[in-house]
Order: sequence, then C-alpha cells, then structure tokens
Amino acid sequence: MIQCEQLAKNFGSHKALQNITCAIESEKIVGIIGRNGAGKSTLLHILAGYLQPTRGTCHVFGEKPFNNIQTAANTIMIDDRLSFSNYLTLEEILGMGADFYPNWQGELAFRLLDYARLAKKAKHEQLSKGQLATFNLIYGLASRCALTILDEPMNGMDEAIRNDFYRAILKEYIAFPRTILIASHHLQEMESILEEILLINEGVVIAHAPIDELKQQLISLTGPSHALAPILADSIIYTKKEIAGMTTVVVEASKLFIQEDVLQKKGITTAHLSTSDVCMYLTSSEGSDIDAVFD
Ligand SMILES: Nc1ncnc2c1ncn2[C@@H]1O[C@H](COP(=O)(O)OP(=O)(O)OP(=O)(O)O)[C@@H](O)[C@H]1O
Repeated sequence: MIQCEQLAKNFGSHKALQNITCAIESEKIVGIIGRNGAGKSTLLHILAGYLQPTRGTCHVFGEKPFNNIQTAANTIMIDDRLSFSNYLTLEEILGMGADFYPNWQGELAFRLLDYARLAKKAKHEQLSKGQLATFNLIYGLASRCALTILDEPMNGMDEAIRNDFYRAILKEYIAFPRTILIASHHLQEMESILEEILLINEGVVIAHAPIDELKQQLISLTGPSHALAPILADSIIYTKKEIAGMTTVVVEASKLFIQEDVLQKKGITTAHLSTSDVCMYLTSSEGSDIDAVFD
C-alpha cells in the first residue's frame, strides 16, 4: 500500500523529514508516533498527496501520490484543518458524502452523529473543538477509503468520547478492512487498536514494528549500583536514577547478554516498560532533563 525510500522534505533550510524508508501493507492499523515536530504530519501530507517530497521516492497504491487522481479517490485525510462550506449543516455535509466516496456509509454516519449528540442542523464552524474532531472522525470513518489517514483525530475530545471512538475505529476496521494510519500522542489509550507502530524522530524512522516487538526493545533494571555497573559497561543507557546505593536504568534488551537467574543472584530485578514509555525513551534527546533547567 505504501512504500517510501529515503524520503526527505525540506521547508526552506529546515529538514522536516530527513530519511524515511518504510513499507506499510494494506489493511493494517498503524500508529504514527513521535515527539512534537518529529515530522508525522509532514509524512502524512506527502502520503495523502498534498505535499511533494524534496528527495527520495514515495509510492501509494503503486503510484506517486502528489496531485494523483488515484490517491485522491482512495484516500481521506482527517485533521483539524479539514474544512467544509460555512453554509452547510452537518446533515447536509454527511448527505453529500456519497457523491465523493463510493463506499460511503451514510446510515452509520448519522447513527454516530446521534450517538455523539451532535445537532444535525449545526454548522461545521459552530462546533466546539471536541465536537469538530468528533464530526471529522465520523466523516473519515463513513468514507471507508482504502487509505484513511487520521492526524491527531481525538484532539479536544473528552476521555469518554475518545474511548468510544477508538472502539468505533476498530469496529469499522473489522467491518470494512482498510489501511488506517493514526498519528497521535495518546499512545497508551489507543495502543489496543494498533497492529504496528512507525516511530519517527527528527524526520527519521527509528522503529517500525508490531506493538509487542517494540515493547521488548527496552528493559528496566533495578539493583545495587555496584552490581549493575559492570553489566552496563557496553549498554546504551536511556535513563538512570540512583537513590541510596540502588540504581534503576532503562537499557536495550537485546544488548543485555546475561541470564535472568544471574541477574537475580546479584539482586537485580527486571521490569518491562509500557509501549508509550519505550517510545518516549527511544525518542528522548541525550541528557535532556527538565530539572536541569531549574538548577
Ligand atoms: N509549512 C511549513 N513550513 C515550515 N516548516 C514547517 C512546515 N510544516 C512543518 N514544518 C516544520 O517541520 C517539522 C515537522 O513538522 P510536523 O508538523 O510534521 O511535526 P509533527 O510530528 O506532526 O508534530 P506535532 O506532534 O507537534 O503535530 C517541524 O519542525 C515544523 O515546524
């Protein structure tokens, strides 16, 4: 469905994407994860055909997506910039969906509209931030596009409606499988619907793996500082905290060439991290510590 090779995008002298190489199969739900400014939206705009890459290649449905009719016909991009005519009511916007999207699910759209208690006669521009996000997401799901791109779709939604709509995304995906890319900072709450994660940092893909695999990349060790020091000699340490002779570190699991029972004998315990923590550590800049700002 998607193939990017050494994709780069510059805005003037700013390198928003430096080297994106990835392949995404069809009928997958993929989380596009990364810190603020990592390049997620830029990548999604290129995939949707809105932006032309500066270098490298990008193929969606086997073709270059920029200004491509095939991409436009089979892709929907939902973000907070999605706008509709100020003269149209929500009801009218949903009524027109069938004119643009061959698989349009009008009935579902209206049921979701009722569920979210959005007034049919309201105008798009009159909606609150959370209502706007809810309506746009309903529109995106009802379109049933082969490539559905959701850029921070839950921005402004309250927790209850967010949880409902994660479920709605999953149910819709099961009913009509398609490729859904979701860029979001709410990884913890949405990870149950994701199959894989594309982790971007400073315009570069630093991980692309199924959730369970990504989770295994890092491990936390806690034990007496003197026992941990020799074990960590060759490890990249993502975070380290030391209190009263006990140290806790997060390191790469694959670089730890020591058995669990040996660690136990040295008084060292291991713990797995959440996916969200793994992504946070993998994308943290070296030595970054907010406390240091106040020292
Ligand atoms: N049109 C533009 N002109 C200049 N710089 C831009 C433009 N669009 C994005 N950038 C810059 O490119 C970088 C990547 O932006 P992008 O919006 O892709 O990040 P993001 O990962 O989506 O961030 P966030 O999580 O904060 O939404 C940022 O440094 C941003 O300032």
